[in-house]
Amino acid sequence: MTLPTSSGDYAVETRGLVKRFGRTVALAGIDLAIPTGCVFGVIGPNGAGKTTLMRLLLDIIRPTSGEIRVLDVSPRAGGSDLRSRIGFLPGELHLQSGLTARRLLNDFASISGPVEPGRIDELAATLGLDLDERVRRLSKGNKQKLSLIQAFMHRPRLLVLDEPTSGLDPLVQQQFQAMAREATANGQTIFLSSHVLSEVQDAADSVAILRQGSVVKTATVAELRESAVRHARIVTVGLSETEVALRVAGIPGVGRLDTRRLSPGPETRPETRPGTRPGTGAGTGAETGAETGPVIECRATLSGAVGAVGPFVAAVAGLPLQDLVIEEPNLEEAVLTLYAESDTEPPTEPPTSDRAGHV
Ligand SMILES: Nc1ncnc2c1ncn2[C@@H]1O[C@H](COP(=O)(O)OP(=O)(O)OP(=O)(O)O)[C@@H](O)[C@H]1O
Repeated sequence: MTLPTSSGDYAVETRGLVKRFGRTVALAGIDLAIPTGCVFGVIGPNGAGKTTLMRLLLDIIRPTSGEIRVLDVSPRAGGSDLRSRIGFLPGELHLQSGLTARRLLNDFASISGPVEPGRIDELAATLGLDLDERVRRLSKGNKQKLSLIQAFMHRPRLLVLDEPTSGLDPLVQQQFQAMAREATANGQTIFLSSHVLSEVQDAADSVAILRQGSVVKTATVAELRESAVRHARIVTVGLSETEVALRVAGIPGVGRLDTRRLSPGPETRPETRPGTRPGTGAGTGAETGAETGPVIECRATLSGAVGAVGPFVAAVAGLPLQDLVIEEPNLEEAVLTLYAESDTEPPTEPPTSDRAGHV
């Protein structure tokens, strides 16, 4: 099947995209449609195929099979005109030039296409880069800033950014988010990759989770949040472990459940326990637990769905509570679960005499 003629609604489209390096299947048939003007993140562990996908979009390597359309043309046919409409941040930086950052960026500008006067200084000020420093003397993070500037400076229609926030401190990461928002407000599209969701969740509208060359899931960050679990912790006084477990297990939305006794309860007073002194308990009321009954900690997973918290809080409010903590949904955990669900042997093909790497 071939891709239909695009209307410009999508900055990137792939269908059945396969890339093999010898016996290694780096991409096992990728279908993507990335709408124009959005930030689309692809995340996946080492070797998932993120860089391979980006290199295919840029025609640095060619697909084994399948189709690609970038800004409405095939990367192979697009040539230098297409390349000037794309800003690329490669994952591996080999910047050892003796030139100053300013001079190197001006050289890049002569290749990438026109850059507005003052634009390089503006981006350098946003990211905090000294343009008069020699490139080889820049730290890793400052080299990353320089690379980001070269990708953004000519306001390309599509930005392909491999691990854009790698090596950047949290403040500069925020500046990057602002640059990304400005770009999409301007109708530009950003396609970025990362190992971890936390680096892309603030910038990306949608995320594709890649695992061993296949897209495991494509979702908006909000949808991932819905599918993620929250962790809740309550501490009760006066109920037995069994009572707490039964009461909490019956609450809608509760998944895994663990209880443990923090204080021994009335039958064993803390001051009589070997190796303890009164007032040195678990810090959760263990000292007073002897008077009021056992102190039980219960940790539960709770569906990340927005509606799950209310019923949980209402139900535990009826228990003799000493403490209640509900954490934000853990998106990283949701993604790791998806990785694990798709965990199989890396795809390889049996060797044949004519199978060579197609690059
Ligand atoms: N030029 C190449 N020759 C042979 N195998 C390659 C080549 N490039 C990539 N691969 C293989 O393709 C698979 C995908 O690699 P790729 O670099 O795309 O993953 P990645 O998701 O970018 O990983 P990382 O997060 O570690 O950068 C890996 O198994 C890798 O070893």
